[in-house]
Amino acid sequence: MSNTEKLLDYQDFLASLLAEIVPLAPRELPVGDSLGLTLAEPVISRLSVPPFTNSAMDGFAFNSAGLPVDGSVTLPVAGDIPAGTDPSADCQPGQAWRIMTGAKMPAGADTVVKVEDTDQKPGPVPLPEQVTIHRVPRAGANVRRAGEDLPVGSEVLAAGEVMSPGAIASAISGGYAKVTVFPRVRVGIIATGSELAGAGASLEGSMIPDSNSSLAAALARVAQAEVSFAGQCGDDVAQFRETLRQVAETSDLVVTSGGVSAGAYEVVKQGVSEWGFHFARVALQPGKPQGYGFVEVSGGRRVPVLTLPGNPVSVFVSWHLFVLPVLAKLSGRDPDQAHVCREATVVEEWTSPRGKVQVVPVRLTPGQPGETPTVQRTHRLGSKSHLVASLHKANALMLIDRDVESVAPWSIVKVIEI
Ligand SMILES: Nc1nc2c(c(=O)[nH]1)N[C@H]1C(S)=C(S)[C@@H](COP(=O)(O)OP(=O)(O)OC[C@H]3O[C@@H](n4cnc5c(N)ncnc54)[C@H](O)[C@@H]3O)O[C@H]1N2
Ligand code: MOO
Repeated sequence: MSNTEKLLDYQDFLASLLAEIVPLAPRELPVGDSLGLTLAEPVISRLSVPPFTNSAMDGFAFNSAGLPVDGSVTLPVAGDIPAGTDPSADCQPGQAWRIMTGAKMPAGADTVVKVEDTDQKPGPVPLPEQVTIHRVPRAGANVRRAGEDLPVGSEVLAAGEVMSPGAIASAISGGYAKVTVFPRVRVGIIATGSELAGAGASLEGSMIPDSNSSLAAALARVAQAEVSFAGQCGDDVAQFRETLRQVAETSDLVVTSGGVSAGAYEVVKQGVSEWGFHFARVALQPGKPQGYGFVEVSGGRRVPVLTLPGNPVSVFVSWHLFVLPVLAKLSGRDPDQAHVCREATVVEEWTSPRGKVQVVPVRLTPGQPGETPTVQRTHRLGSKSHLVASLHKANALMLIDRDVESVAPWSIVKVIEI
């Protein structure tokens, strides 16, 4: 870096970018499609959970009044209640009804004994005329009362909650088929560069495999986004503009890689500078050249575009520091919560470029209880931006402050989990 180069704090770059991002309009979606999405409205239970009082065991339902707890008793069996059927009559005192797990309790019965605690065989056997209960359970045993999980009209899920597998089950149990959420962000990814070849394609001349578009697409999916496009575009300005417009039509966010530094053929910079895009040199290593802007598409929609540098580790770092907070804001989540930050102990000595936050892919290893975890760089060359083949070893990014030039072994650093 030249000493005269003026670099922007990455937090300032992020703040100016986020200030222009507007969350997507909430929408009603099928509950089953809502995994990972944020609720825009609370889910208030329309049903009691469970919806009716039912048996927790395959066995016999009876009225416990007057029966000796732990004693033995023989009762006539008045009928059968498989799950999904309504009892045909009330349970009278001194009667038993055979009942299956989840089946509705007959009125008059308050207790269930499981079949193993009777003289009856478990399994598909004919309905007996009577049953001997070896040990009468306490009153109320093996019965799940209507509304004991959640009464009707109570809050199942709060607005702002992220739909997890459990939240999906809870909403459906509360009587919902659809929930109002911030929709899944559709992300279009354009890797630029005339040197790029598709995955596995034979490489002629000085071509290289395009790892960025697939890296970004996978990162988008991990972040619960939908990938609307992921592919390459050569270094032709007109072609890039056309590709960007087309991809933006079907996307809520477009992320490009490459073409933003100081070369003679910077297709992204040349393509969108006159569209009012902001380009900045950010105090990050890797990830210095950054930019963003908006493309207006049909219906007056303004689609944000983030222009990441082309080096693969720069894409990886920029994704975590900038794209994830933008995705969070578009999705109705707090961008400040886009990362899990923690402290860790560096086990080896480390140097860092003066004036830039160095971001190093590292392996974070949990410490003993009460101790901070430790980190080790995933490649001996540390944070160099072309080290794509060792990216998979990283489970965290270590951030070394701008004013730190060397990190002594066993010092404490900030890491973000990835
Ligand atoms: N004179 C200067 N040169 C450079 C500067 C600078 O400040 N002054 N900054 C350097 C930094 S830092 C970075 S980062 C790169 C960013 O360059 P670009 O964003 O323009 O990216 P490209 O030149 O297109 O590519 C950089 C590098 O990454 C490889 N690459 C690109 N796309 C892919 C892809 N889809 N998959 C895999 N690898 C990709 C490409 O072959 C280059 O090696 O600029 C420095 N130069
Ligand atoms: O800043 Mo660049 O992103 O080092 O490779």
